[in-house]
Amino acid sequence: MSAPQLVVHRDKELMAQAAAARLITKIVDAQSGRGSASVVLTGGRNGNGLLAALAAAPARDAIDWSRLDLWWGDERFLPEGDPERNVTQARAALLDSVPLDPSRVHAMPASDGPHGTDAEAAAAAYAEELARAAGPEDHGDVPTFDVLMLGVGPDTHVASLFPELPAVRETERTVVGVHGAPKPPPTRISLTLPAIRAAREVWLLAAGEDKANAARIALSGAGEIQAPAAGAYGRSRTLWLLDSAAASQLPRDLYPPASP
Ligand SMILES: O=C1O[C@H](COP(=O)(O)O)[C@@H](O)[C@H](O)[C@H]1O
Repeated sequence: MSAPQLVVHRDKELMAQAAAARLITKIVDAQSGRGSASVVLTGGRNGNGLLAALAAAPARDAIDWSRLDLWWGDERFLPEGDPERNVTQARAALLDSVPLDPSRVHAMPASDGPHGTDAEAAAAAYAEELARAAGPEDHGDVPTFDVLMLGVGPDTHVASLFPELPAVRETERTVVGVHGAPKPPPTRISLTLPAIRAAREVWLLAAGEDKANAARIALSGAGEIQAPAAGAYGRSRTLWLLDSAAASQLPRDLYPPASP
C-alpha cells in the first residue's frame, strides 16, 4: 500500500491540463521502458476533462497510440453508443481523434451486447479479458496497469464502488456487477478494490466544491466500506490530484493554507 500524495492545482482546468501532461509522460516512459503502456480510464466530469485536455495537448503526439492498452474502471450498463456510457464519452473527448489499435481498447460490455442485460455475466467476461492480459510477472488475474485513474464522487464513490454496497466489500473477484447504485443508472459494472490495487499508480481526481467533503472524509482515515475512495491505492504510488475547491476542507496537516 502506498500512502496518498496530494497535488493541488488552482482550478479544475489547470488540474486537467497538468494531469494530462503527467499522463503523457507516464505513458511515454512506460512505452520506452517496457514497450507498451496500460491505462485504466475513469468516467465522470474530471476524467472526461482530463481526456479533453489530453486531446488538446500538442505533446499528445509523443505517445505511440498503437502501443497503448486502455481499460475502464467502471461502466454504466447501458446499450452500446448510449451517451451516458463512459466509453461513449471517452471516445468523444479523445479516443476518436487518436490512432489507437482497436484491439487494445478494452471497453466494458454494453447491456445490448453478447451478455444481454445480465450484468454479472458481463462482469465475468471482462474479468476473463483482464485475466487473459495478465502475465506471470503480474500479481494475480489483472495486468499491472501503469496508471489507473478514478474520479471521486461527491459521496466518496470511485469507479462504481458506492459506500456500503456489496461491490465495495468484494475481496475475491476482480470485476462485479453493481445493482441499485444511488447515482443513475442503477446497474453498472466495476473493477473491485483488489483489482484497483494491482495498478502501479492510482490517481484519484477530485475537482470542484462538490468534491471537498468527499476528499476530506477519504483522506481523514475513513474506512473503505463507508468511503470507497479511502481504499483505492496503487502498488507504488497513490496520487490525489485536486483543485483548490476540492482541497478546501482538507485537514491542515494534509494541505496547509497558503501563507498570506
Ligand atoms: O458515475 C460515475 O461517477 C464517477 C464520478 O463522476 P463525477 O462526474 O462526479 O466526477 C466516475 O468516476 C465514474 O467513472 C462514473 O461511472
